[in-house]
Parts: sequence; structure tokens; C-alpha cells
Amino acid sequence: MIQKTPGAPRDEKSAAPIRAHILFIEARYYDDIADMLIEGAIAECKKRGATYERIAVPGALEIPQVLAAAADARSAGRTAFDGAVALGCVIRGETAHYDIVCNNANHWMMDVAMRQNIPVGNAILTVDTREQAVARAEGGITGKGGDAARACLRLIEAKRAFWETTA
Ligand SMILES: Nc1c(NC[C@H](O)[C@H](O)[C@H](O)CO)[nH]c(=O)[nH]c1=O
Ligand SMILES: CC(=O)[C@@H](O)COP(=O)(O)O
Repeated sequence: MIQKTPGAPRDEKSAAPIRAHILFIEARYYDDIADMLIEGAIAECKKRGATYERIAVPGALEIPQVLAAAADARSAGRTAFDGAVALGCVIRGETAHYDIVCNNANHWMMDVAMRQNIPVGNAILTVDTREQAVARAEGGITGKGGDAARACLRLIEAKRAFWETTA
């Protein structure tokens, strides 16, 4: 039984239109799962009026590296995005590689996000079976891809709130 996470808070602000440009980083190791995740993430962005761009990488281990490269380019004024959403699926195999991929993809992605102050929504599924992955990736805007996009947009709103003048 999957406990559908509530995603971003269901307050009015979390559903309000938002001026934001999002970078979708898609690890396409399992193409069909990636398609389900990106469908939900795009649906959430379109619902909120946010724009987006997409970049594909072979697998989850490449996500932190491309986020770091995008952050460098943003610092150099060569690209502009307000937040990122990581999408991927890691399915346990016979060896310890599953732990290597999951731990390093998530750890170093968050390291870049924290160091570069980038709002990042995380839909890197880490599962034991393909069925578990499908159950979490499907559902369009209500799936994990939509959840991660909602989280990213919520982080952008929260970040901006700190800079709103109270005067
Ligand atoms: N087994 C999975 C991988 N493995 C590939 C790595 O992510 C990486 O692309 C490779 O080691 C080359 O550097 N990636 C996933 O996203 N999902 C898997 O289940
Ligand atoms: C998560 C993985 O890297 C996994 O798909 C690799 O499978 P195996 O551990 O059987 O080589």
C-alpha cells in the first residue's frame, strides 16, 4: 500500500501561479519510468504557469554532475533557472551497486543544492522491484514526478519569501 505523499503543502500559495523556470534533469536508465515521472513534473509546472527545460543523462549517478555543471553555467550568466527537479529510477540488482548509485546520487545532488542554494525537488525512485517503481511513477501530476515539481516550486516560493520586504 503506497502512502501518497501530500507533496507540497496544500495551502493556497502552493497552488498559486508562479514565475519560475525549472531545469528537469532526467536520468533515463529506465525510459518508460522516466516518461511517467516527467509527465507528472511537466503537468505540475504547466498548472502553475512555470516554464521549464529538460536535460537527459544516462543514469542517476550523472544527476549531481549535471546539476553542478548547470549551477556553474548559471553563476557565469550562461543559463538561468530558479530550481531543478531530479527524475530517475534505481532498481536493486544483485550487487552493492544499488547502494553506490542511490547513496551517491542523492548525497552529492543535495551537496550541490545546498552549496549553490538551488531549490531541488527529488524524484529519484529507489526501489526493489519494477512494480514498485511503476506504482510511484504513474499517476501523472499525482505521482512522484508531480510531487518533486511541487516541492521544487514550494522551495522557490519559500526562498523568495525571505527576501520579500516587510515594509
Ligand atoms: N543501475 C542503475 C543505474 N546505473 C547506472 C549509473 O547511474 C550510471 O549511469 C553508470 O554507473 C555510468 O556512470 N542508474 C540508474 O539510474 N538506475 C539504475 O537502476
Ligand atoms: C542499481 C544498479 O546498478 C543495478 O541495476 C545493477 O544491477 P547488478 O547489481 O545486478 O549489477
